[in-house]
Amino acid sequence: MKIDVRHASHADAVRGYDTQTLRRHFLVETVFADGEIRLTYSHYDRMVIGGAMPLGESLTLTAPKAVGQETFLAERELGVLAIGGAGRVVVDGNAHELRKYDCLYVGRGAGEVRFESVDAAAPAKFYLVSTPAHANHPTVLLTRDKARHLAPGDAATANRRAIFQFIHPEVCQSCQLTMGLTMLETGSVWNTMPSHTHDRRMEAYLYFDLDADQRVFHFMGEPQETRHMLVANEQAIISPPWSIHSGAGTKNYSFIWAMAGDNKSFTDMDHVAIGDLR
Ligand SMILES: O=C[C@H](O)[C@@H](O)CC(=O)C(=O)O
Ligand SMILES: [Zn+2]
Repeated sequence: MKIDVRHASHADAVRGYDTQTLRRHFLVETVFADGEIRLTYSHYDRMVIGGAMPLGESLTLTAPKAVGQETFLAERELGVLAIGGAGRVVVDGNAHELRKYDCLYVGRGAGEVRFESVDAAAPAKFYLVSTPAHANHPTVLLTRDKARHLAPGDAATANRRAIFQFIHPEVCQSCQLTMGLTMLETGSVWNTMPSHTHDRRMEAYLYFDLDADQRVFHFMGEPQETRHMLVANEQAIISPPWSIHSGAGTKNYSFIWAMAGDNKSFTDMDHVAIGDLR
């Protein structure tokens, strides 16, 4: 298991970042690697994001030095969202079967967590998001029909999309983690435009279901100092609390968003009018 630690950047410093430096701090180029668990530890709200891609053998989530505990979930909670083939997540001996677009919330205090593919030829890819937690909530499997479904956007602004809120106060309990899935309709490419910030919460995105030769222009930065990064399929971005987060694809795509911070209120956003962006 590999973990890459990313320290937080001040907005003032980011104004001077060139493309490579932006990517080094805010883009995770390899989330899924064959037969591995790869993690990235962000110092924004200490969110850990990563991928588990088991092949023939199961993969166990161990506790790297960065989390400072005997077990990974001793003082953390975990959201798992499946984006590949069928697989299972075994939590303290209890197997949860996940198909593509199913989500598992794993509460603080869980001991052994293992990831397995049903068929190594069509491997499972489990996207992982973990945040510090100070209460134990039940581990629960959330299929897509259990998620809260929203359908925002308009074809005229190329942003018709479906939002599925999985780890959300109306769906399941968590300490600070919220997590869900947004799927752009064919011909729609914009997510989160008009954009917003929420300095109370940081956010991370995993872009996926994007053709290999297509890209998403991900926009970040202070509203009057925007920057962009070109993101390929199955790459993730870390969004600082002070940053807008929005994207336009060269084709439609899906992404998983996750947030952590002072509240779990999805609608608590500071909207930025398109005309005010620079
Ligand atoms: O604070 C919320 C997040 O930025 C995302 O949920 C937005 C999103 O999925 C979308 O607009 O498509
Ligand atoms: Zn947001």
